[in-house]
Amino acid sequence: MLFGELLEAVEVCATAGDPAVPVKGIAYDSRQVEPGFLFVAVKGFKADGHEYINEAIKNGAVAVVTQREADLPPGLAWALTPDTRLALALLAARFYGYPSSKMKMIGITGTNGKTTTTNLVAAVLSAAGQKTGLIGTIHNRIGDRILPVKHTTPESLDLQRLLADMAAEGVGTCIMEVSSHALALHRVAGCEFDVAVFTNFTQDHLDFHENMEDYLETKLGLFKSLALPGVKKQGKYAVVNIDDARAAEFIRSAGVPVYTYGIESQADVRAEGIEVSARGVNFTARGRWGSCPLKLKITGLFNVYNTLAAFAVTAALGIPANTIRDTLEATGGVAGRFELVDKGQDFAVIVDYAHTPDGLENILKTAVQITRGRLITVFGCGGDRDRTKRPLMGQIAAKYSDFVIITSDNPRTEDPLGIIDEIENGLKPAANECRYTVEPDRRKAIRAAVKAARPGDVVVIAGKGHEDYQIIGTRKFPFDDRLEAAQALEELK
Ligand SMILES: CC(=O)N[C@H]1[C@@H](OP(=O)(O)OP(=O)(O)OC[C@H]2O[C@@H](n3ccc(=O)[nH]c3=O)[C@H](O)[C@@H]2O)O[C@H](CO)[C@@H](O)[C@@H]1O[C@H](C)C(=O)N[C@@H](C)C(=O)N[C@H](CCC(=O)O)C(=O)O
Ligand SMILES: Nc1ncnc2c1ncn2[C@@H]1O[C@H](COP(=O)(O)OP(=O)(O)OP(=O)(O)O)[C@@H](O)[C@H]1O
Repeated sequence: MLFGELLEAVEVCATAGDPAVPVKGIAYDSRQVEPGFLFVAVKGFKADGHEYINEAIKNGAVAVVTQREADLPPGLAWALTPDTRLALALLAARFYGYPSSKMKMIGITGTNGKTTTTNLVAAVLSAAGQKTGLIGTIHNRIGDRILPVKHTTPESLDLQRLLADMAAEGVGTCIMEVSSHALALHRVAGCEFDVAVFTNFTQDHLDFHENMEDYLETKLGLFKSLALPGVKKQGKYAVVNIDDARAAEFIRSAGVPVYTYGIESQADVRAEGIEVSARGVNFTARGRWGSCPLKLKITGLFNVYNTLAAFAVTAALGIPANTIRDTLEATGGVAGRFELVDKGQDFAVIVDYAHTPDGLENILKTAVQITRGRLITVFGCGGDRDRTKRPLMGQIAAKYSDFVIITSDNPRTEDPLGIIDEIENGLKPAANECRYTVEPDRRKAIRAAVKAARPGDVVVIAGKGHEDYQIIGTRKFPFDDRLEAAQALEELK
């Protein structure tokens, strides 16, 4: 494609050089530039891509897009645009032929439940015979082919390339998690969504968003995008958790038909007769699409919500209720989400990715419902991330648990004991009936919890879920809560 043709997709303030230069590829990282590429210089949080323009040219860039004047070799094709992050997304969408317009796009946003809901929706649509693509925290997938991930929602250029691969391989529907970082950083600009889903809104990412209102406004962006003019004319809708305190804002923002789901309120699909156990949850999904009893292998009230969301999304697409039911009943959990580690012991060990106050509260509420003895909780909080979560999570752990072990969870460049102190500040005043101890070594903390457990107890190891590493300083070290727990259980024998 010619540079000038690509530029039609973006707002251009000034240009230089030959717009007829052919562009063979696009890169936002100078180290990824190959001969014939367009380099888009992005001003980041750590580095400024404008400082790497010379390196990009050395690597073969034939054109450059910047958001400020730059000292460039005479004759080089160049364009100035107000926001290169946004331009990167729009240029990439054009370069790859607007792949999101070639398939149905389902975007799922919310603080918690995105991964689980995405997987449930994808499972139902695949069972209904559709070729699906999935984009999310654990992996990306095209049909049956699993691809590794760097982000929950990829950088715009990588996203458009992935969508183009999906379109080329005949994917009819792409189900993707849309993180608030992705919305704020324009990673999904240039994507036209058919369906937007809102799971819930609670505190997270206050290291990135200025405050909760800014975080909310960012998430609403996905819903507002549904009403924007696009090539898709029909069949757009939104799905909203009506029990969430901020549901009304999402409903108002959608500008397309909205289907609601919930437990506490009247909704298009609601759960009745909920029975939660360690190994699953039973309930009846009732409402606009009839009545459908479900016996699920995943558990917890929060998974009732995720299931209802998947039910509403797929029922609204016209998938028959028996296909939805059979698939939801057959679908096991997502890796690291309420994952039981079972070595035949007489107490339950649950590994869960809960790393927000709300996530932790949900998992502990469920654990309290299923324990026949005590609840022992092992958790920590990430370093270099939202600090305000730490005392809150301490409070929540104390509220539900009989015994808490505060430990490390990706301390990054912070001192783990400093993070633990902040958690303890919230936990201590709330720890009436709850004993607690501090063990900064997560391996030892897991062993101590397993050793302390008695028959009927539930041990919850929260925070890392499917992750197979621990980030200490700037390095990733192999570490997997599930393997650690399994080993600790073997050592008990
Ligand atoms: C805060 C954030 O999201 N930052 C993302 C952002 O980084 P950045 O733009 O600040 O990058 P930077 O390092 O300052 O570099 C600026 C520019 O210079 C370029 N550069 C840099 C060096 C060089 O030699 N040459 C060069 O061209 C870089 O390629 C970049 O274009 O753009 C980068 C490229 O896409 C991302 O890798 C990076 O994600 C960081 C690593 C990250 O941790 N992001 C997390 C917080 C995130 O996005 N999480 C959400 C999910 C959250 C959740 O729900 O739990 C996600 O969607 O994954
Ligand atoms: N609907 C829900 N409401 C509240 N908490 C939930 C819900 N679903 C899952 N959780 C909790 O959040 C954790 C993460 O779940 P999941 O991976 O599905 O969410 P996510 O939104 O993808 O998270 P992240 O954005 O951090 O990857 C779970 O292990 C569980 O503790």
